Amino acid sequence: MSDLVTVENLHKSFGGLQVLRGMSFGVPEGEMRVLLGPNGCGKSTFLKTMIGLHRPSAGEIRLAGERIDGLHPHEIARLGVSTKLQVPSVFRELSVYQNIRIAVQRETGRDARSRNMVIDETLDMIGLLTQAGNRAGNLSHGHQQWLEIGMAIASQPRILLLDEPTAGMTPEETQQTAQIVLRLNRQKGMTVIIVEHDMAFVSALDAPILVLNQGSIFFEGTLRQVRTHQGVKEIYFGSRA
Ligand SMILES: Nc1ncnc2c1ncn2[C@@H]1O[C@H](COP(=O)(O)OP(=O)(O)OP(=O)(O)O)[C@@H](O)[C@H]1O
Repeated sequence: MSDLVTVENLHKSFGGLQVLRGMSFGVPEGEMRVLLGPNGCGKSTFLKTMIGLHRPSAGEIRLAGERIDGLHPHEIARLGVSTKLQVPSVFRELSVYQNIRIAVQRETGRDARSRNMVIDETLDMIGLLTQAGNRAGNLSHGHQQWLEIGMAIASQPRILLLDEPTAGMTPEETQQTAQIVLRLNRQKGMTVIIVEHDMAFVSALDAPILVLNQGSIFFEGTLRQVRTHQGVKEIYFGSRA
């Protein structure tokens, strides 16, 4: 199967700081990848480059064969790339339902009936159906993160990018988040790329892992392979122990 996402020899520098230096990988449609790497190695920079917030210094990003690098964020979003970054984005004064409705309304061309179906399906997907009438600002931190995932998937994207979605969550919320992401990937067939540090979460996702180091993909494999790979251990722990 051909890749939905192809990243080829991607470079991104900020002034003299070279962050991405020849990053290349592909993700087939309907699959999930977890992007791991030490702090500051460029994981968020990659996600922001993919959604058009940064312009690559060199290289290509293709979606279903078409180049998207250099497009504006709204153009990339319209092609079906959706994201939840680390910055909070819920409307705290509005209800959970209203937040999702706003995200669905960004899409044009849906009649009211089909919009309502998408809202209900989205609330169900993120486990917040029973909290639809609650004010978003009153939700727990974890539930606000789920609402943000809901807002990201309300446009029914082809690919979902998540930047550390479980940051600040309890272990139980973290496991429930894994179930949400697995439902999106396995039931809805959504392609997913996740940046994450929490190993319990990564383990629950059971997806192939890409290890980013010094600006390029250093290793690709299962979590088990990553955990036992001497080179990866050295990246994280800086020793041969
Ligand atoms: N807009 C920017 N301008 C200048 N430097 C930046 C900018 N964004 C990121 N950087 C730098 O690029 C490097 C990579 O940052 P990035 O946030 O992508 O790392 P990361 O792998 O996501 O880190 P973490 O795991 O800590 O979130 C860091 O040195 C950071 O300071």
